[in-house]
Amino acid sequence: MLDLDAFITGLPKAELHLHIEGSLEPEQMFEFARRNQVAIPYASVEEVRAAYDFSNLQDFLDIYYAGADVLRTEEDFRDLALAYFDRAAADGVLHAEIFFDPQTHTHRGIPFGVVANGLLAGMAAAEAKHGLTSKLILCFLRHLDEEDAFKTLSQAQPWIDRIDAVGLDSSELGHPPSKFERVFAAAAAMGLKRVAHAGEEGPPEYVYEALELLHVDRLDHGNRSLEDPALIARLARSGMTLTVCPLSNVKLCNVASIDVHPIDRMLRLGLRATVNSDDPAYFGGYVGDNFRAIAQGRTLDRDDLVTLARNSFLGSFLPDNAVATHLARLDAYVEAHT
Ligand code: HPA
Ligand SMILES: [Zn+2]
Repeated sequence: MLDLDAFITGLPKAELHLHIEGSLEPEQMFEFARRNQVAIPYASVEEVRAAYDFSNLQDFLDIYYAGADVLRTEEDFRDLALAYFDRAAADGVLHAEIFFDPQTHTHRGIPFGVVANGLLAGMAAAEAKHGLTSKLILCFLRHLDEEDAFKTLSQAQPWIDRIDAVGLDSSELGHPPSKFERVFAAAAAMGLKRVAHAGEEGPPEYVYEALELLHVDRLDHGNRSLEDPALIARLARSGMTLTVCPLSNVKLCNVASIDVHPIDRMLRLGLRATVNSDDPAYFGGYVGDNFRAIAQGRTLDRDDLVTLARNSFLGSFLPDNAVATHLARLDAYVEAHT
């Protein structure tokens, strides 16, 4: 019998909530800064890590947007993505649906195509190297206005057939989903799926708006839905996937510690919860670390871990036949390890 650590590492899984800019490790930040001759306000990798002490989402976002300044070329975005996929593959990830924030880059003069082409090259390299498949989710920054989101959607047009979904991230409080109702409708009309961060820091009303105004196919975080029994029942009944990020929740002080994380409560309530890393370079771990943290902190058993892995494939945007193939592989893994 494998120990839990090895069982988690080998467990076939998908990652559905990962900001590629949030996978920028401090070592890579220095490397990109050097090759692009960009000045960074840190003297060492240790100093960067020491700065990652956040009290809330905005604290983190300020540092995260500043860090992204070292990303300048197609090669940077390709290398960034491939480094993430290498770590994900080592963690048993067979499929990843990754967020990118084009406005973070276009606003500092990096063309949309540099970002998209670089990421797509990294995705193709990961499939060739590891057989790891992936999809791209274009996120609008919610602290910016609707007009800027529309502009971004129009810049994306040449790549639209290689983008699967739109998402909504950045500062949640004060920027409700309703602000982006029209741009999400336009994205839906282009055949794109929709996801949105809601209920990370924002109230249950924001989750209702994501469902009713943005018509999301998946909910990112969704933690504060737990404050509203009617909302819990609705999410459970509709089989809505929640992309939960345990280490992120603790690092951003939305959950006091991993020992009180509600992931097991979500499962008992019948919610289709998944486990994800969000911004692994900033929050202290990749998807395997997140699984290990909750397995220990909340003493989840193997069945719970398998349910979380199963949910990750069920909640993905893969076609039914690919989901079935992954689930069969998951079943075979469980059979071989029990
Ligand atoms: O956790 C997050 N929440 C909102 N926006 C983000 N952008 C990167 N990570 C996050
Ligand atoms: Zn996120």
